[in-house]
Amino acid sequence: MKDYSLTQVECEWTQQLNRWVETFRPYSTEGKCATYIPALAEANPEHLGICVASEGGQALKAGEWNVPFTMQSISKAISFMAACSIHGIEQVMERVDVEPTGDAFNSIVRLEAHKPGKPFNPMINAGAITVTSLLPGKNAIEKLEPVIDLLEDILDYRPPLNESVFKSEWETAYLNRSLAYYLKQNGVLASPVEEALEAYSRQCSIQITAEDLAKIGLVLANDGLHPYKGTQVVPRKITKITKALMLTCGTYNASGRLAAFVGVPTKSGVAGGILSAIPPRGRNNGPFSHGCGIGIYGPAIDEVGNSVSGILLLKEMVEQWDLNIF
Ligand SMILES: NC(=O)CC[C@H](N)C(=O)O
Repeated sequence: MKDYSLTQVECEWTQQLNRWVETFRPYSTEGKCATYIPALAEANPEHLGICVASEGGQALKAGEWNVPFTMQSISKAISFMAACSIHGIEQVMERVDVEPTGDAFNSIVRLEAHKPGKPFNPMINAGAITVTSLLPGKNAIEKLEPVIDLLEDILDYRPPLNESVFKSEWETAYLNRSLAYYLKQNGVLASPVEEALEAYSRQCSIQITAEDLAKIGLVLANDGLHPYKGTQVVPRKITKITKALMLTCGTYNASGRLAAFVGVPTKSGVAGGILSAIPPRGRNNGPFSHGCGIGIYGPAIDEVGNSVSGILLLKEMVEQWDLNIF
């Protein structure tokens, strides 16, 4: 049961969001639902939803903002924050770097090309599997707990696992298995291979909505301070690093393009989710100058792995409402 619900504000901005959703929805035909995880292909490619959450628990919502989908790569930002909160940033940095790759999210190439095979950043699969291997717990189910606990701290409910998406990924995770075994060989993984892999696949299958993503974005925008409870749910310094990583590595090998042409810290997932955090800006004109969290869902993705209509919607909104952090 969700009790931290955002109040839907009906205003001219909501009407504008509705218009943008209908403008960009048709662009979904330029993408396709992911098929390499077979269960993801069952999504409706025409769905497009958005939620923008602001300080006072108010939100703008449009389209399919309430349709559940799995976090996929967006969970990498959560597991990174959980691992850093538990072990400290330095200990996590011993096993994973913070450099963009310019390669696909599941690429293995740099693990061999750069010795000693430490993953470049926590937002690609190799880095995320490594981060998950660091989470405490004797098995995959226990390792998932800190990720769900952190989500519960933010959302006020424990998001469920989509078992069929998990099963589908688990049965077809050949590339991730290759990455994980390679990492183990190089002494990078902190736990048994299958345990880290299973925990990683499970965290990718956590089911949320665009509204939930907007709440996560708002906490990031507020440097880890929960806007509703007033508690620090993630240490400030960790949220700063996470936002920097979202900007530089969060949308895979389109991260440079996103940073240059959209200009907001963003993490995407192959189920079509987009999480953005807009910190408060030192000006008082336009919507959301006190910062906001944005959650978008549009399951038709491009060849890089980002929602086609979702990114177009984000770009338009950021431009029109002057949300670019630069
Ligand atoms: N980019 C993504 O969202 C990838 C996540 C997916 N579970 C994978 O490991 O391939």
